[in-house]
Amino acid sequence: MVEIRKPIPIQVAVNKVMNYSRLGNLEKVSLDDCDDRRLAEPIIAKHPIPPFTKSPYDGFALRSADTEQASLHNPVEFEVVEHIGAGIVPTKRVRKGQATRIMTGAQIPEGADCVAMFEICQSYERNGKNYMAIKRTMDKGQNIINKGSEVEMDDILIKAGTYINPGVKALLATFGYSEVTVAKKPVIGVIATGTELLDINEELQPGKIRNSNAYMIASQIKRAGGQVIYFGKLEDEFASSYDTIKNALHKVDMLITTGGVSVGDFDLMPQIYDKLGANVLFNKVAMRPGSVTTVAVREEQLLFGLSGNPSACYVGFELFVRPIIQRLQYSNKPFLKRIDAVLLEDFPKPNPFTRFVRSYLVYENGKVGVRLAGMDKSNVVTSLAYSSGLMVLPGGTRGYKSGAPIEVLLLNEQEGQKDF
Ligand SMILES: Nc1nc2c(c(=O)[nH]1)N[C@H]1C(S)=C(S)[C@@H](COP(=O)(O)OP(=O)(O)OC[C@H]3O[C@@H](n4cnc5c(N)ncnc54)[C@H](O)[C@@H]3O)O[C@H]1N2
Ligand code: MOO
Ligand SMILES: [Mg+2]
Repeated sequence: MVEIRKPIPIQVAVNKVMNYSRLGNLEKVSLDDCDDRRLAEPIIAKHPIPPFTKSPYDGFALRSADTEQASLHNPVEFEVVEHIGAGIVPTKRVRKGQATRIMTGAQIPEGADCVAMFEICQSYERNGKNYMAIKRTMDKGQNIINKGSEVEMDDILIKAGTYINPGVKALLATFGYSEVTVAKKPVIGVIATGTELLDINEELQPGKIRNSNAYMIASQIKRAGGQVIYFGKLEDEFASSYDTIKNALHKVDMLITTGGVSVGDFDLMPQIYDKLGANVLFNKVAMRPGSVTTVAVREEQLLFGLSGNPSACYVGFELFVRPIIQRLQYSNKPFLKRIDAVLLEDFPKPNPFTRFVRSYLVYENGKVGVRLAGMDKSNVVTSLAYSSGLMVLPGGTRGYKSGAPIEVLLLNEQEGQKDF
């Protein structure tokens, strides 16, 4: 008699895996090389921004009080006492009736409390001296960017765990971080199992298919922030599979296998876990696809036994492996971001188990819509290429009509969420 496995609820399965999550070891990488990583330490302002009071325009810095009498018919004249560009520190105090010719980004000279743009000033020379005249009044503080007006020293600007995007990088550079503290990328082993598998450079043969899962998983690992060691593909043969898997475990932080986790005569993973002495956390989850997803632990090391079916393999990774990798990188929001969307076509299948349907998002008329990315079958590979989300269709429902509100997990979003 074949073993009858009792499926556990998804949330329970997720929690069982997350019990083994931990924060990664730290390393420093150069600012140049920190793209796509996550901060392992917060960015704290090492100085105010801007660090000095400066001009937002090209113009003249002067005392606003001196413009009090200025009007269309009464231009007020100023003697121009200094000329400074950005990067030049003014040396002269601006006194009554004086102005400094100043460029965008230059430090405001002492005495001045506003900047008049070139466009409202008239510049001229008389007897070898520079003057300017203005025909309108200026307010105190007008066109001045005050020191610290953007950020005060010691402000916590970005939290640990934040994905380093170009804007975060700009901030790191602003504060002079030539090196950035990030979590070491977890080293994740990938092994494909199946006698039917061909290498990608092999011609098709009867009864065989090319191994696509290993490449898909490697890509998912990289997208999530991990580093891949690919140990190749294994024939469904116990002794050699056991040896390869056991040896691989010494070289990785965690190991992903694909295939061989169900109840088939050549599904060897259950026996391999057994012989390894690994504790199987679960081997059946109340979900589709990916119900056979198996997770085992051996000496604190996680072994993910993903399904051989491509769509099930993909979903198993995103639900169970990705959050572990995100957490290692200090993310406080390790789970896929879940949003509300409107279903844009009928989905007539009933759902005994919660279903994660490969989908793509459509942004129309101010609403987020969602459509099926292709055939909704566990063994399908084509729909994955179009998937930007996974619709979550709860178990116990009898299909959905176009227009129904639906939750969707976002696959390409860097900011996740706290809970699954
Ligand atoms: N009697 C039962 N049969 C099956 C059950 C069940 O509960 N009772 N579960 C089904 C479900 S659901 C799934 S999902 C699959 C899971 O199968 P395995 O994880 O054991 O995977 P395999 O048997 O090795 O392969 C399944 C399928 O996937 C193809 N495959 C495998 N590896 C790759 C790869 N690297 N790249 C591309 N495709 C791959 C393989 O050729 C098979 O077609 O079991 C059901 N059966
Ligand atoms: O695990 Mo299977 O993918 O449920 O279809
Ligand atoms: Mg099988």
